[in-house]
Formats: sequence, C-alpha cells, structure tokens
Amino acid sequence: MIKAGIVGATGYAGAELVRLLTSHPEAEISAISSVSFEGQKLSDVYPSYTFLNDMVCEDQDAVVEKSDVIFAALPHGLSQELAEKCISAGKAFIDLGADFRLESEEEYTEWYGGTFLDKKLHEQAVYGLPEFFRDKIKGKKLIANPGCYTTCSPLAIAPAIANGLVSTKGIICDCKSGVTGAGRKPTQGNHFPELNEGFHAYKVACHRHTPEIEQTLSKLSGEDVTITFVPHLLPVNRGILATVYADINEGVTFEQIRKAYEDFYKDEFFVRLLDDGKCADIHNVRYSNFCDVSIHHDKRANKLVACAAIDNMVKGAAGQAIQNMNIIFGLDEKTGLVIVPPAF
Ligand SMILES: NC(=O)C1=CN([C@@H]2O[C@H](COP(=O)(O)OP(=O)(O)OC[C@H]3O[C@@H](n4cnc5c(N)ncnc54)[C@H](OP(=O)(O)O)[C@@H]3O)[C@@H](O)[C@H]2O)C=CC1
Ligand SMILES: CC(=O)N[C@@H](CCC(=O)OP(=O)(O)O)C(=O)O
Repeated sequence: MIKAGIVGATGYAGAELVRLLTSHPEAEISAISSVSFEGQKLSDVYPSYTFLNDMVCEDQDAVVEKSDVIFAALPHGLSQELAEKCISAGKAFIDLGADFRLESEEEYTEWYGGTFLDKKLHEQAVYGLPEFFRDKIKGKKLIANPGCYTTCSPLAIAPAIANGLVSTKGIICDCKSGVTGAGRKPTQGNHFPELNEGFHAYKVACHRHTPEIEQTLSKLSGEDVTITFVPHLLPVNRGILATVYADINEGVTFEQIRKAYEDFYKDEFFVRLLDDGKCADIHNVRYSNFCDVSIHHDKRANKLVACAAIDNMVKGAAGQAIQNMNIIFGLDEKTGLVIVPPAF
C-alpha cells in the first residue's frame, strides 16, 4: 500500500483528496495536517467523513515522516520549502498549488510575486497534466498539479492546437467556475446571498492562469500561443465549463478537426469526446475525474468553438493529483478514480 499524506487536509482540495483516497485500493492515508485544526478530528470539520475518516490533524512534519507521497493542498507560495524537505527525504511530492507550475521564474514573479527558492528543485518539477505529459511524469518525484481552469481550457482545444488546425493567436478561453474553486475561506462576494442568482466575470484578461494555459498550449503547438482568458463565477458548488474559441486555419475542414479530436483522445479514458450536436455540461461530470469535450463549428465566422466540462475539485484538483500518483507509482492510471457521475 502507498502511504499517502495530505498537508492542508481541511481545505477543499485537501478534503477532496481525503474523500477519493479513502476508497483507493492501493493507497492508504498515512497522516493529515492542519494549522487551524491541529489536534482535532477531520470528521469534526467535515461530518460527512464520520466513521470513514476520523483521523486527527497533525503537523506537517508528521505527514512527511509517515508518508511515501505527500500531497500539498496549500495556498500559493507555501510549497517550495515543504517540497525540498520531502524530496531530500526521498519522498514523492505532488503540489496542488502553483509554486512549481510555471517554468519561467520571470513569469512566476510577475504573476505570483515570489521567486524560485531552489532553481534545481524547479528543474525537477514536471507539469502533471497526464493526457499531454504522461511520459514525462512516469518515475518522477515532484509534480506540479495544474489548476482547474488550466486543466479544462487546454483539454478543450489541444487536438486542434497540436495539429496546427487553428490559429495560435487570438484564442479566447471563456470559463465559468463553481464557488469551491475559491477555496473554503469565505470572501466578500462569495457569501450565499450575494452570490446566489448572480453571475459575473472577474480578473478579466488579467488572471494568473493566463500564462499557465499559454505555457501548455505553446508546448503542444511548438509556437508561442496567446490567449484571452476570462473567468466567471457560477453560483454552483462544483464544476468548470471552458468555452474556447479559435480561428480555423485556411483550407482546414471541420471534418479534419473532428478526426484530429477522435485520434487525440481515442485512448484517454478520462476525456469523453461527445458526438456532434451534444454540448459538454458540468452536470454530467460532477464528483468524477472525467472531462467531457464537445466541438462545434461556427460556419459564418469559421471558428472552432470547443467546450470542456470538469469537476474543478476532481479532474481540476484532487482526482488529477491521484492520477499523477498512480502514474508515479506505476499503477493503472484509473486506479481509485473510476467514479460514475450521478445522473441527477
Ligand atoms: N479549490 C479548487 O477548485 C482548486 C484548488 N487548487 C489549489 O489547491 C490549493 C488549496 O486550495 P483550496 O483547498 O481550494 O483552499 P482552501 O483555502 O480551502 O484550503 C487551504 C488549506 O491550506 C491551509 N493553510 C492556509 N494557510 C496556511 C498556512 N499559512 N500554513 C499552512 N497551512 C495553511 C488551510 O487550513 P488550516 O488552517 O486548517 O491548515 C487549508 O487546509 C491552492 O493552492 C489552490 O490554488 C487547485 C485546483 C483547484
Ligand atoms: C472560482 C475561483 O476563485 N477560482 C480560483 C482558481 C482555483 C484554481 O484552480 O486555481 P489555482 O490552483 O491556480 O489557485 C481563482 O480564480 O483564483
């Protein structure tokens, strides 16, 4: 059994790791940590875990010591020192935050304000989006698990970008997220009466996920990709819908695009390419690690409109982190993640 420890287990991403790892057949939760709830049972914080996980929150050192793999579900900027500790102790480290996602320190400083504390450590980090970088993840110890928008948007458009079927300029990623994406800490505007029955964009064309999405798409394309990214806050608990617009290159037919998507995703269990005429819906992926993708042709403007839906807490966070753990430890990638989304 893999001993899996969670730092930041009381946050939404950490608690989702607990939910999924509790029924993982090849892993057991070895320890969990919290600062605010140290010494308290997780099931006192989240009563739905009663009798299923009554573990007591410890400190970070206990998690490192007792685990083969440490998942960090902490706010940005808190993972670098912890990663160093884990890697030098020979453990695997999967970071759900953004500390290791951007390869350029300059970009990291621009968008997050910090610096790379140990450049060598950053060189060891692999970006954990298995559908694109599986071969690089195998056998590695330090994984930068992508964020939710940064999983969903590239999965929507990747086959068209990787095959040079759409322009790499002027791509629009128009995304809508459920409120769990903002974490457990209440913030002004996320309070139910202020949020419910409303719907708005935020951080328009200046969200820190912009360079991360561009980094992934540029790797797939081999060219510098520029995007306009606009996130919106949806008054639902879970789910992200990314609607991505791109100009179809001259001479390319929609049939070629569909064939490229079919080929690209034919062996990807977690990506469900929908038939023509169907639209990806966050309802159909809830609690699961699936990403549903639908593609559409705007014939008048000759644009590709690609939609992708994920559960931000699963494929956008904890599920993908476990998918990465499975790859690192040589397990079938699907282990513990074959979850049927509820029909209603
Ligand atoms: N929510 C989502 O949809 C997604 C989140 N992520 C990323 O996962 C990470 C966690 O996010 P999320 O769970 O939503 O956030 P939460 O705010 O819900 O949880 C954060 C966790 O970190 C702990 N924490 C806060 N400050 C400190 C500190 N100074 N030192 C140690 N621990 C601290 C908190 O609790 P405690 O005080 O109990 O220790 C809590 O357990 C973030 O980096 C986020 O960007 C990634 C993808 C999707
Ligand atoms: C709704 C909402 O607030 N979402 C978060 C993104 C959460 C996430 O996946 O991102 P990171 O792991 O990169 O923080 C935001 O816009 O900042």
